[in-house]
Amino acid sequence: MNDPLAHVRDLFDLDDDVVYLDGNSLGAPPRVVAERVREVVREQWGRRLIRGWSEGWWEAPERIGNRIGRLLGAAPGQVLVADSTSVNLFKALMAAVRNTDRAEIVVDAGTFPSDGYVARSVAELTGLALRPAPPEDLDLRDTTAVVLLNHVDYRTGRLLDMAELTAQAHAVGAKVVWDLCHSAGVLPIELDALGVDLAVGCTYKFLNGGPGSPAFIYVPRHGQAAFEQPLTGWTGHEVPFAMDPEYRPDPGVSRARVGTPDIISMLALEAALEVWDHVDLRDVRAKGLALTAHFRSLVEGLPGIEVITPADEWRGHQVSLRHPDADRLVERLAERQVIGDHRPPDVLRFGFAPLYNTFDEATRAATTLKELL
Ligand SMILES: Cc1ncc(COP(=O)(O)O)c(C=O)c1O
Ligand SMILES: Nc1c(O)cccc1C(=O)C[C@H](N)C(=O)O
Repeated sequence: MNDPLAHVRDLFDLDDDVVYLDGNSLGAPPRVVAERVREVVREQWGRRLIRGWSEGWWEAPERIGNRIGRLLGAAPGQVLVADSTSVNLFKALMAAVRNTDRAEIVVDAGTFPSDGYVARSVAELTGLALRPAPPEDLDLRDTTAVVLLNHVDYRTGRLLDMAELTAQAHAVGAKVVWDLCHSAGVLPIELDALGVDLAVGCTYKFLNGGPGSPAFIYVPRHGQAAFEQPLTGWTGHEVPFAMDPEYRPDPGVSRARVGTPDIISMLALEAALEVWDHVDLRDVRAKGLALTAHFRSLVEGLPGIEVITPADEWRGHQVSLRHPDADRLVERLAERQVIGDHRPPDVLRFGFAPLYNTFDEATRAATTLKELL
């Protein structure tokens, strides 16, 4: 099959014996990362010591945020790399409901658990109600303060219509927060053009930042003055080194900062993002759709298997299958060097990372599954 991204796989450190289809949980390492981390530890930390902070470390969250912003349709100065997705979600939701006279927070019913837990906590802290609702019938009202949506459903792989649902929220005067964990780096996103209020996402999946690499938060320029987040740490201060006893937030996206950034992880992520210099997101999307369609065509109709990922283009780059023995099948696939994952109770997930997965790997995975069944 024609693969315009075939050359990109060589940029990754992968074992050809392993069919790795879990890049939607933890992306594979670009080769450049190991050398960069070594350089950061030996040269930057080792030789420059504290001077590193004024030689590129302090601004890393904004600099790397701008780089991620290019993949999200966000102009510079609006994306910050910091903390985990869960923590950024807490900042975003608390800021979205501060000073509201509205009564409820809406969350998509199939949300990733952490998002649901954080939304529950924000509701309890602020006295708002939390209402889970299916994305096809959010039933937004003039009492809805904010709606939290997962762009791609982590379990089924369903992709939501960001334009349509953002417009629905705005039509009733509600804000929308998008969780982009499973869509960042997968498909073209237009946060600025769609007028999205806030967005968060992680960098260790399709952006290949490494285990626990810091997450991102998008705060559009027009919303920055009103973005009053609850974790008022010193690095979000307008003049951190003034050591001012009064908190005065930075006027820009840096007000989303909390404490000292995790520089080694952050610079590993920065190195990993270099692979994006060699690709066009439209090619990534096209290959992701082709890879998942190919795999789907091979597993559909296998005994006991139900494909739960949408067949149309409203899907991300995973194929989720339902089978009563999902757990054991995932284990047995791994024994045969095919790595996917299991989500309870009965879902097998196979993530396809277009930068490094091949059509041949999709075939090998499907053939192995067929043998096991
Ligand atoms: C959709 C979604 N949201 C949030 C998270 C949690 O991210 P973090 O562990 O960075 O807080 C994950 C993955 O763990 C996820 O898939
Ligand atoms: N963040 C993870 C971790 O630290 C360990 C194992 C898995 C993860 C994940 O990212 C899970 C993932 N968000 C999911 O979609 O299920």
